[in-house]
Amino acid sequence: MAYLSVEALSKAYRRNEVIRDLSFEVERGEFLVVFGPSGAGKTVLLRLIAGMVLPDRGRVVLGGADITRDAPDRRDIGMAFQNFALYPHMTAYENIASPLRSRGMARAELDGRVHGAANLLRIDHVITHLPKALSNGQKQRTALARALVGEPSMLLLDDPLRNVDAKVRYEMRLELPRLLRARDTTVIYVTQDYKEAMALGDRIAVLGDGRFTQIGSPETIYNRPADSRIARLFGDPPINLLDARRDGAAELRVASNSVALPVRRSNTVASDCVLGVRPEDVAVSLEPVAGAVPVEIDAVTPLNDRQVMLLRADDGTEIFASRPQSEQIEPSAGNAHDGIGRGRRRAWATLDIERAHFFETRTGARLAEPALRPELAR
Ligand SMILES: Nc1ncnc2c1ncn2[C@@H]1O[C@H](COP(=O)(O)OP(=O)(O)OP(=O)(O)O)[C@@H](O)[C@H]1O
Repeated sequence: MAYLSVEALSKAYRRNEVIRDLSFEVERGEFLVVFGPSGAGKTVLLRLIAGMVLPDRGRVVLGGADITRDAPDRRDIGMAFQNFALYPHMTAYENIASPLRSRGMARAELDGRVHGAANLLRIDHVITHLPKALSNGQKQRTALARALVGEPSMLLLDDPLRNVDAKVRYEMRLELPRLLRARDTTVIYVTQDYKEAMALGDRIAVLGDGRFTQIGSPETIYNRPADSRIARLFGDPPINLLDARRDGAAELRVASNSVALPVRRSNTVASDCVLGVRPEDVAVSLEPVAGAVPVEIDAVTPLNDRQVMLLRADDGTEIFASRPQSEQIEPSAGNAHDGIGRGRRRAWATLDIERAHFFETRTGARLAEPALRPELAR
């Protein structure tokens, strides 16, 4: 049986239906990431589960018990927020101890628990400091220690790494799963950062319009996004979404060019569709290639170990490509005779249609497709 069951939960503020008839389950020890853009209702969802906000309809069941109407401090749930929410007049020690004090815990046990949590999060040396004397990373660790100190069976983390610098964020991305798995804690973790969602989640739930538009493993969400909106949220640079039209038996018309439609996809596309091609699935050549889209290289920028290129087809369609640095395509070695703008370069973009995603033009929903050949799945 699932550890947490959320059943047909709804919450509106005036006419704004923030959470709509939402149902899902989380297994004990699972790390579920709730991912969605700003204003999607992620914080409201956590507050509903924590009991800080009461739903209009629906139930929250934890460990088999209906806790929908229980006060927050009667739920076996810890919570940490993106803005840390530390008490400014209390030291880090007192902040961490605060959930235990309200339980009336004996002093020696409380002291042991606070030091244990501080030790785990490597903030023992600043435990006597007030929040104003802590760095953002230390504040965030203090807030996490406070959420963990009561050893709750369920932890709700509301974008806890949003306000810390990149170094702390990377450290915590690596540390958090280890820290939490060791305790078999069930976690719901909110973020707007798709890389964080992919790095941390056993499953990712994508929140949009008050519902989960998709819930699945990071691999499923990336490789089989349920719609074009989700496809666009996962990836940097974002997936190319190109208007396409069936052109005869075996071709697609994309960016005013014909590209071959693989046989196994020929039943997928009846007339028009949106073709989703990840930038890493766009090959770029400086020599003409059959079936490729002629483009100009508008801009090139390095991104980690890759080169990101903004390409522009002759009809104005923009296409992102992301290639290994080793391919070393120089952006501005333009030939005088290639007839295009100064500093630009003519190139040919080959879209890997075997790996492409097909979406319905009107709704953006993923079009049914045959299973990927194993060697193409990743
Ligand atoms: N107490 C409230 N009164 C009225 N509206 C509210 C209240 N709390 C939240 N909302 C509304 O609910 C919607 C969702 O807010 P929420 O804070 O859950 O978004 P979020 O997904 O957590 O965004 P972010 O990632 O920016 O924190 C917003 O439109 C917000 O204005």
